[in-house]
Amino acid sequence: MTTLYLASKSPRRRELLDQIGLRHATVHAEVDETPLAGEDAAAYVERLALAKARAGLAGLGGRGLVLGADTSVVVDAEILGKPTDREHALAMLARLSGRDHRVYSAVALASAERIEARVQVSRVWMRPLGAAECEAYWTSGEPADKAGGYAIQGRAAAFIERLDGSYSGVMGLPLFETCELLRAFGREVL
Ligand SMILES: Cc1cn([C@H]2C[C@H](O)[C@@H](COP(=O)(O)OP(=O)(O)OP(=O)(O)O)O2)c(=O)[nH]c1=O
Repeated sequence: MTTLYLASKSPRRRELLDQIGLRHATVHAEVDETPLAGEDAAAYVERLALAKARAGLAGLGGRGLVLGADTSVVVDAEILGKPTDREHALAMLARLSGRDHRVYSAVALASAERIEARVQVSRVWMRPLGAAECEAYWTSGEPADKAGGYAIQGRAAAFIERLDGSYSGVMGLPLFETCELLRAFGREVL
C-alpha cells in the first residue's frame, strides 16, 4: 500500500490522524503563507493546503500520497494567523472575546495522478475574557503557535461556549473531509 504522508510540522495534525488510526509518515513542506491581495479566507486556506501537499509530494520525488492542511481564524473578514509576540496574542484574544468567529480549515490530498482539496468552516463562540485571564493564558505558552492565538484542544476549551462545525477542523485537520478525500483517492479508511 502506498505510504500516506502528512506534509506538516504540526503535532496536532499528527495526533488527529493517529486518533482515527491512520498510519502515516511526515514530509517537510515549506510554503509562503502570505495572503494574496483580495483573497478570501476559503480561497486562502485551500491554496495553502494544496501548496503544502504539492510541496510535500515534490519532496518525495512525486511518489506517495500526501496530505497538506491549513487553518485560519477569521473575524470581521480579517484572517488572523499565529501571533508574533505577546502584544499580538493579547490583541487577538481581545478581538475574539465575547463574540463568535469562524475557523476555516482546508485539507488537500496529492498523488502523482491528481490533487484535490476540501474546505471546512466552523463557527465558534467565545465567552468574554478578562485582561488578566488573557495574560495568564499567554504565559501558559499555549497561544504562541496557534492560529488566532488559542487552542480548542488545550486550556482555551474553558473559553469556548459553543461550536457549530468540526472540532478536528478547528484543531487543524478536519477528519471527516480528510477521510472523504482519502476514499475519493481509493484509499480505505477504518
Ligand atoms: C484555532 C486553533 C488552531 N490550532 C493550530 C493548528 C495549526 O497547527 C495552527 C494553524 O497554523 P497552520 O499554518 O495551519 O499550520 P502549522 O504552521 O502549525 O503547520 P504546517 O503548516 O506545517 O502544517 O494552529 C490549534 O492547535 N488549535 C486551535 O484551536
